[in-house]
Amino acid sequence: MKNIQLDITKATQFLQADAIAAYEPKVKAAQEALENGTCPGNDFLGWLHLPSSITPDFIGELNATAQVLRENCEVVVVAGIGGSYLGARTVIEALSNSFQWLLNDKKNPVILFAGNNIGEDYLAEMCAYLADKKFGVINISKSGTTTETALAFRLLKKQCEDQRGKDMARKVIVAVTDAQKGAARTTADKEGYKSFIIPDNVGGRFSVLTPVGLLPIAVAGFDIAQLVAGAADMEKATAVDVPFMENPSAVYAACRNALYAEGKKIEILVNYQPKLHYLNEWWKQLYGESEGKDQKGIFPAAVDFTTDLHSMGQWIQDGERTIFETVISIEQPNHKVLFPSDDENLDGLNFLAGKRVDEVNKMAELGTQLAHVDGGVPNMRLSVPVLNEYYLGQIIYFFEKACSISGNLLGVNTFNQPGVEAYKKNMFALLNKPGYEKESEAIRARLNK
Ligand SMILES: O=P(O)(O)OC[C@H]1O[C@H](O)[C@H](O)[C@@H](O)[C@@H]1O
Repeated sequence: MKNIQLDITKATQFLQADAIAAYEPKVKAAQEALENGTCPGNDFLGWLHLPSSITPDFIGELNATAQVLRENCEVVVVAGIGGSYLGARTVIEALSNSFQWLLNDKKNPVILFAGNNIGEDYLAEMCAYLADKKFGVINISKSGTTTETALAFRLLKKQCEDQRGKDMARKVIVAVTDAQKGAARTTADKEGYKSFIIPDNVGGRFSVLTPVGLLPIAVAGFDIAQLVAGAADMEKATAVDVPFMENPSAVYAACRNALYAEGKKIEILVNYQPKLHYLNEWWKQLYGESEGKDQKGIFPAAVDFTTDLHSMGQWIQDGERTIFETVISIEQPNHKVLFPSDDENLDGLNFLAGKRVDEVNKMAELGTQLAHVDGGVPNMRLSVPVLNEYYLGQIIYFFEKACSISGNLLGVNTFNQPGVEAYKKNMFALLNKPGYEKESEAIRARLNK
């Protein structure tokens, strides 16, 4: 089977001829540090050989739990934030019908996401929607203590128990969390929920191929064995013994770092399929939290084209030349729509009659790439044969491996995120959380100045 393909030729034209090759020894060292567990953050390398280590029995256990939820729920709410949310949403939205929530075909439960914001209206409206639904909940949190998720789960647990009774609630609430610590674990054990463990050595943003992503994706009706198979094939294609120029993750990591060294401080991930919007969001967390530290790191931005060509296109074509783009291109759509001919041709579009919509999309993509390159924006392109579980697995692992190499090239600890705590500390101080008395006093004094 064909793999996803990375083309960097429209990026390297902005670099010295030997710029990518010069990275080979550094990339090799980065890969060896990962393999040997000698890189910073080496207690978080559980994702590295995860795909090839997932057994059919484990997939079977996940599918069996998914089946219990599918049989007993019209709606399943997936509660989680960051790495405990974005991977599942990426795959589910990429593979679902774009109008899934309107179809009401009862083939699959409606999947809703909660615990990823603190919007009171969001929660109120979701709870109102659930009021007459047979719903279940997957409560996902590695730490088990994340405020956004815990808040939503408290509401959902109560509503589920009130509506469906304690016994049924116990059947349709599943926890994905730490083996021992955290409030989510305590609650799951006390209530007797089915639970899955997030391995200690897999950080949130690298956890989509653990039950964090696999369980919701299976509940939504997708083939998690194929997702894992795609990732496992990419694990092989990016292995330490694959020659540098044949390893897409190595080349991507090298190219983005070479561009960064030339002052290209912002990378824009681009898609031409609205279903890939959440791939943008997942990728932003993966690269943003991994690399944005020690006052360095490429800023990960993202756009959905052609939609955003009509809003951000001007900036990209003509704004400050500090950007480069990485385009995800899906070679074959899953459906076929031909432009109809029209006798009156009032819109002047008869020149497109008989053509597939995707042909127009592809010409938009090519035309945009050429225009942006002409405008001084280096472009990489990741070509994906078709949007399915298998290739999403490849894409996920490709980006994870590249991120770990890239962070190493940048000289940061790819696997921590100390900066995220700053807002939490202030929020808890402002909310008078027990244990934050000193911080509460200090922050109030600062605000009253
Ligand atoms: O899974 P959790 O422990 O609830 O964490 C969810 C997310 O929030 C944290 O604040 C981190 O910044 C993320 O890396 C993490 O994915």
